[in-house]
Amino acid sequence: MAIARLGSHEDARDSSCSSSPSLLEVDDLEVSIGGTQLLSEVSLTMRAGELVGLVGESGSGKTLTGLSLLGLLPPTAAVTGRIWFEGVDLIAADQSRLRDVRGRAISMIFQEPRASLHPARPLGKQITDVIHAHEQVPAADARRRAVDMLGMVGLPDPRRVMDSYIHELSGGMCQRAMIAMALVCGPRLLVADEPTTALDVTIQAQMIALLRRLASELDLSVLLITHNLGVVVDLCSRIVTMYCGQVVNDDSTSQLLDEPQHPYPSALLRASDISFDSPDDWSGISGAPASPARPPRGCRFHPRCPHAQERCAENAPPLEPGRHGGRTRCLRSDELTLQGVSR
Ligand SMILES: Nc1ncnc2c1ncn2[C@@H]1O[C@H](COP(=O)(O)OP(=O)(O)OP(=O)(O)O)[C@@H](O)[C@H]1O
Repeated sequence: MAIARLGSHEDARDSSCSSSPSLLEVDDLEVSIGGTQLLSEVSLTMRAGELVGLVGESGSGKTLTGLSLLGLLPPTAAVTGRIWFEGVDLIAADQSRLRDVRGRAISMIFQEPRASLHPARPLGKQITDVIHAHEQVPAADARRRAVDMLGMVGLPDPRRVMDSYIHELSGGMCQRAMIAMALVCGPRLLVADEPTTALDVTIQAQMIALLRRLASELDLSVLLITHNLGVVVDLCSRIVTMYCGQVVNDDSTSQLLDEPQHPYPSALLRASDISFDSPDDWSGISGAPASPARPPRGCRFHPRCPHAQERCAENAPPLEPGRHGGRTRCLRSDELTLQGVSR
């Protein structure tokens, strides 16, 4: 399947607010769990209102990066580096500060909404619980805001949905309810982890249209974590690629499609031309992904890289400004001209 263009990433690029100040700056984030280093030198910046995709094969560290932003890593995780969000370092913040940030300033939604929603509590109560956790407002006001939010995410008859339980709703409706719950306190950043993977293609397209509309109407930044490059290309103005626990490339969507600056996203794009519908189809790239627990020496991608030279096996490349903007982690980035998919 060629990359599906459900809408136009040009639209997304136009709304990327290039002059906006940084909302989020992740700098040199390192995460170890149980003594095993799983994220290394992760850095990432997002501006207010920006839609950024975070892609990479399974196990590359996308979810751990997302969880780090909300302080939701397991208690055994050791975290270093900086995560600046609206002037606060979230790594240095205490639990009470993090609880306040979570849901109010940064929210996260997951692939399986039914796992995130309580089966035996009416949806409306679950949404007003979030409001009451962050704000002291009268119950009637909280209920009105919850109804408004359910309407905003496109659920018909929001008053009825307030009194519904998740088993009474379809998968797509549950996903919308979860988005309503995530956005009801007006966060500035939504981390969406595979929000469309469990949905069929038609509902997937509706969900992408919904995220695009909400981002624009609410001035919301979205970090979209996914395997589905078609979805990212459609929604996001910039695409950050992770491999083996590191960010290896950070490019505008148009640059990535025209001429990727790193062999890994280039290979992903070519694999996506075969099929990008399911994680299993990533076998379009030769070799198995390296584990961040046992990273190869030198460039972590070199054992699978068709452009690797001897020095790539010896020297670990830093993440540096790319020849065409963005940032890339490749010793040969100055000399390689890689093929995109849009010509
Ligand atoms: N709680 C944990 N304890 C130990 N290792 C973990 C834990 N969570 C994740 N890992 C490991 O960290 C690495 C990165 O995992 P992560 O879930 O962030 O990858 P991902 O890119 O989101 O993959 P997927 O697309 O499959 O969700 C993997 O090797 C994974 O096995």
